[in-house]
Amino acid sequence: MRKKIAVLPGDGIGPEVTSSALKVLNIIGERFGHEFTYEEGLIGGVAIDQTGNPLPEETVELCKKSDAILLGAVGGPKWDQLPGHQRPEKGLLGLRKALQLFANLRPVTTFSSLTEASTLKSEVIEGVDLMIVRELTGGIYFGEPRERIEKNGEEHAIDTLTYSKSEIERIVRKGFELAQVRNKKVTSVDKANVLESSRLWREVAEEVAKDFPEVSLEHMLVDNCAMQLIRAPKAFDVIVTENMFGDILSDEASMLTGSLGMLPSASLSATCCGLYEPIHGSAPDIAGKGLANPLATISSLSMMLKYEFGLEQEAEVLNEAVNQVLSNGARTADLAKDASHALSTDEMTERVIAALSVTSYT
Ligand SMILES: NC(=O)C1=CN([C@@H]2O[C@H](COP(=O)(O)OP(=O)(O)OC[C@H]3O[C@@H](n4cnc5c(N)ncnc54)[C@H](O)[C@@H]3O)[C@@H](O)[C@H]2O)C=CC1
Ligand SMILES: CC(C)CC(=O)C(=O)O
Ligand SMILES: [Mg+2]
Repeated sequence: MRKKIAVLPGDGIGPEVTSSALKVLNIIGERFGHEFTYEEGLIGGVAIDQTGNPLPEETVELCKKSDAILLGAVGGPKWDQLPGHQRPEKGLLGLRKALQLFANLRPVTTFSSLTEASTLKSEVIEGVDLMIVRELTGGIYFGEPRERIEKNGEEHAIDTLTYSKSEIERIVRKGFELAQVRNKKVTSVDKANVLESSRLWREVAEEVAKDFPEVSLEHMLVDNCAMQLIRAPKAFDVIVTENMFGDILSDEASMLTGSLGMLPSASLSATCCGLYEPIHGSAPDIAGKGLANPLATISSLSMMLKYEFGLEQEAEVLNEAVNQVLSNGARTADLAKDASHALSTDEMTERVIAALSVTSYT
């Protein structure tokens, strides 16, 4: 198979973790006889520095003519003083919108060898396997108006949370389709006791559920969900929710695995190739120090192999390689009990590459 991948390293640890992931993908290509080619594009702060624009048109064009997109992360203190519409994060939001990447899949699976890396009890986190399906191109991150106004002699800031029925329908349907081939349970998360958009969300979820009689639907308020994720995460199969709730709940859920540096994601569109990225940000506090955990980005590649290219066996082999290195005790600083024994980004990457050469498949 020949595939062209647009690589958008971005800022902070973005270039470190994407470079690790590509080394791993090259090994997968060699081992299974696939040719992966890469073309880099600018996004985020680095794009502002070089072009004045967080999302240059060439980057959007590059993504449109590629078979998949790998992204690191955007943002950092260097650009924090810029107005909202000029910030690096606007580049990522703009790309998601331009490519209509409305379905963000964030799987949360715990590794038994990592239970000691979590502060939660092992009986709570052992065997967690849930999928957060986050709406990615609507809601409060995109709503208009978004402005500062003067009212009653005081400055006010306005953000707008709006969802259309069709936006809700397509993401909830995606959640049900995934639950159908998983454990047949959807938890639709909202704030319907307060928000009108959540009440519409509930109505639409009930409608969509009629098309999936084998899948059960429960509704849960987001504050309760935040608590249940820590109390009893194994009770969840698929969580489907709006943009901001999904953003926050997935960072929280990452701690079930031991670190934010563990969670991958796939952002899927009906019309364009998918974008694969770790759920974490640019981590300016550790950028350039070789401390970043590359596993979230490496596991995002596994999602690319499966969801974009249909290469299920290759994806499995990569997951198994990650599992093996963790079982053998490899830990970056975010996962290590004893930081003096922690591996660097490159060392962890080399461990995965070494495991790939011995991982068998049938
Ligand atoms: N998808 C994206 O590009 C995202 C970008 N951001 C941006 O990133 C910048 C930093 O945001 P923060 O709130 O600090 O969130 P962050 O996710 O960058 O970092 C939060 C904490 O987790 C740690 N961390 C994150 N990824 C890690 C990894 N792979 N290995 C080890 N430790 C890791 C960081 O060191 C930090 O202590 C901001 O400019 C923010 O807007 C934030 C989230 C997502
Ligand atoms: C620009 C932000 C919305 C990025 C983020 O936090 C995320 O997608 O998880
Ligand atoms: Mg986030």
